Amino acid sequence: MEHRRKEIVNEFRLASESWGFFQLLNHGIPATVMDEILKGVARFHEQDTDVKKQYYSREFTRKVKYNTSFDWFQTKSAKWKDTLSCSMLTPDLIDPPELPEVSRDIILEYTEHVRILGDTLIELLSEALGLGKDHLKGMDCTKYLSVLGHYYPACPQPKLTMGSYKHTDPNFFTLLLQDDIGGLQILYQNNWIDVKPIPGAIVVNIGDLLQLISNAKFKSAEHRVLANQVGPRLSVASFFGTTAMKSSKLYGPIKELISDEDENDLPLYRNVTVPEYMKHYYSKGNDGVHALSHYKF
Ligand SMILES: O=C(O)CCC(=O)C(=O)O
Ligand SMILES: [Fe+2]
Repeated sequence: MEHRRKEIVNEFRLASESWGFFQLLNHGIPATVMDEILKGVARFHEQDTDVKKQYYSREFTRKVKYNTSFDWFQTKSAKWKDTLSCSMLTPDLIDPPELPEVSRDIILEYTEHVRILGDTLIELLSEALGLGKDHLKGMDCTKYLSVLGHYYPACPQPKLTMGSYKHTDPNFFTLLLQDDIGGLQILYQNNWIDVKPIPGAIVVNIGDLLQLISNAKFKSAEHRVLANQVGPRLSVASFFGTTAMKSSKLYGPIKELISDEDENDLPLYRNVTVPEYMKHYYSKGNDGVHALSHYKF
């Protein structure tokens, strides 16, 4: 068992250092729950506009909101996607009646599984950085969680738009469940590579804050989603570390991972609070520039 753990930690280390993306098959979330949450997302989005509009908001801190293109006022082109965003842990569990009734129970059930998986994963990622297993959890990397239900409608002219433009995720890490349609791609050595849907898999996606605190040992991969003539495409992105994080704590490269003497380990980033980073990320919008570069020395 101990030997297997070392193997897993090593696999996660390699993937997080090179790709910033990897797929998990043995993650403990039951297939039925994954199936039901995708259906729950579709149920919400396929309601009448009149019902959905009570959730419409662009307010940064609103716990439950429904919109398209968070960067609507900064971007030149909207995304071919609608999103229901739910801040589930802030760090207290959301008050269930705040969630839309058509998918309330399954959002709560899925969140519970994702929370457990995130807590296990962060220990392994902590070890993958050569730190004690509780180090990253101790930095509140899994204390805040937002669950986003994305709905990408079928697109008659997919070459003219995008489901999601090139971006990195601003948080510590994201656990992504996608349906079988495909379209997610990551940028690897300047090539767009398909993240092919694997039935039952959860995609782990390292975010900017983990790149920052790991002093770029882990990569926050740039990714995008193509629009598709087939649809709707459904996905659920669970963001650990969110806009709801109110912490005034400063985050910067972890001191065990830097050195003022070794040229290869000099600190790469300035310290920043999570709310300040989120504000920078969201006011910039997905303009194609890596949001972390703003905090580079
Ligand atoms: O829908 C997907 O596969 C990706 C979603 C995504 O990149 C995000 O929510 O940040
Ligand atoms: Fe993303």
